[in-house]
Amino acid sequence: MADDKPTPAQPSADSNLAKSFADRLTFPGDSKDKANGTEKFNWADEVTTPLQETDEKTATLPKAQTDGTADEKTGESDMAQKDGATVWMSGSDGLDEPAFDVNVKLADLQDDPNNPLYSVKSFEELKLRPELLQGLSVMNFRKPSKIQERALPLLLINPQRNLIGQSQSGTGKTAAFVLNMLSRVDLSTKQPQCLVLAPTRELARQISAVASLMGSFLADQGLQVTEAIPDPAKRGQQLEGQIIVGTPGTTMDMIKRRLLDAKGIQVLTLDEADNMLDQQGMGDQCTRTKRLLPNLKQTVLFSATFPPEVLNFATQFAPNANQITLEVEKLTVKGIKQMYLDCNSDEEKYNALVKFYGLMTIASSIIFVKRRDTAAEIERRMTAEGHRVASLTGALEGAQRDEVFNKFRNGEAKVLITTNVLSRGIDVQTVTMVINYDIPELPGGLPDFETYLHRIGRTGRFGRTGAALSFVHDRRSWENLMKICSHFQVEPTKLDTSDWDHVEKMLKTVMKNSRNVLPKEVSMES
Ligand SMILES: Nc1ncnc2c1ncn2[C@@H]1O[C@H](COP(=O)(O)OP(=O)(O)OP(=O)(O)O)[C@@H](O)[C@H]1O
Repeated sequence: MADDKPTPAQPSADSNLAKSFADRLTFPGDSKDKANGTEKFNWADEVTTPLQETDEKTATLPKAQTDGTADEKTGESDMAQKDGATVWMSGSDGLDEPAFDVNVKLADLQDDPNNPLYSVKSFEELKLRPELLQGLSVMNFRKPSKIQERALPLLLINPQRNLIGQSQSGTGKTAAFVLNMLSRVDLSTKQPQCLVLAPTRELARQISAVASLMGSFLADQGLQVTEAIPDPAKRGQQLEGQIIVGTPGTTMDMIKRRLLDAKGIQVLTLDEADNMLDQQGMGDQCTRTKRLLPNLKQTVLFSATFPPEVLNFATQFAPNANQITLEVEKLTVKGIKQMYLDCNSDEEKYNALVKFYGLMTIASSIIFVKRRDTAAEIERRMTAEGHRVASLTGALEGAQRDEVFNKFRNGEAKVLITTNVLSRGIDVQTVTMVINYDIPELPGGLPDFETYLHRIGRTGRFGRTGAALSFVHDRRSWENLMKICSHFQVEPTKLDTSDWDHVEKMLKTVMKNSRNVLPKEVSMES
């Protein structure tokens, strides 16, 4: 932890906040993709369209400016995303009519009581402060999702109550806990008041960026969001800011070294809480950090998964909590098509991967592998094949990780090869395909249900469609995948490497109503 440093919050003026956010999370569908001209049909643009509503509000969103400033009067920003996600869209590009028929609109999904995005209330009815409504408007959040609608009233109760909240991946849990914090902060002081712990620096940075953006209309009043993640350049600096977002080891270390004043912290939130409380992993650090918060009033735990044994511990960590939980069969996101590719051997997997990428045009995709050396090898070989890939594993230093991840976020790299380090929480809208090159396993070789669900949840965010392709190559990998699928009660579609024409045909069928990926010749015709 010697190198652990704080990253101070982004600027205090809203324009700067918005700009800094954009700097960190530049847009995926920017001109680089188009200029390069390698892909006739740009899925990075396309991916935004299923969610675009064709109502007048959308149509009148301002055209992009170049300086990234938010318009205080209207609450709209030139950089406003078109569908409320955490990645800026490229101005009016996002308003283009899609090249295909729109199958699913966000508005339709939000009107369907069986959909996790369904809600009956508006953000206004949730009694949020006006500056937050402006922030939500800038982000183009029009209606709360089910978890937001249900969790927010429970979170905002006074006196504060603990909450354990579960909802499917990509359904907006971040906004729920961020709005709680932003509603509670006392802006007359910069003393830390709310702490969020997340398992990785990438997720901590993402949450911090969401909080900065959602709270950008409070920046004038002094809102500061600060990251507590390792940063050698900021070594020894005192952390300031009402909201601190960090990784558990670094945060605990900074509190102990008195670089983070924990006296004023009243709200503790654990994102990916089941992972954070896992006794084998960060559970101990989280418990110890919590003990360092003498004036804690509210503990909030969020995740898409709470396996029974962790839920048990979670109820001790957040005593007397209100609970919003889900049945296991409701956990999978319907918009994610699940398939598997039957390979003959481990060695054949790589050839199948290359063949697959030759066949498909995909906006952005993530390939999950078990080992760092596999990630490095795939990166080397795919780069040699001319693919724009990046690899992010725990082997990299913090600054390198940021660089690689930014490259993926802004679309410079189209394929991200990674280990489980990025399996949770990461929100990149352009990801339309997740590949489980290795089926996720627990130590000892048993199937890792939760990791599978989180991995495939990197696509299909907030009503988008996406696809997950898992590679199996021997009895164990096949059995583990089957166990995972039966656990979540899904039936994956089988693709067989002995017949690529069949693979292509099957993909066409599976993806028929999905606008995220198409066999190459089809996309070229479009
Ligand atoms: N009410 C809303 N309207 C429109 N978009 C929203 C809304 N709430 C959240 N989003 C967008 O949905 C996407 C997913 O949200 P978020 O990352 O919070 O999901 P999550 O539930 O935390 O997922 P995970 O379980 O994978 O961590 C983000 O791009 C976010 O900006």
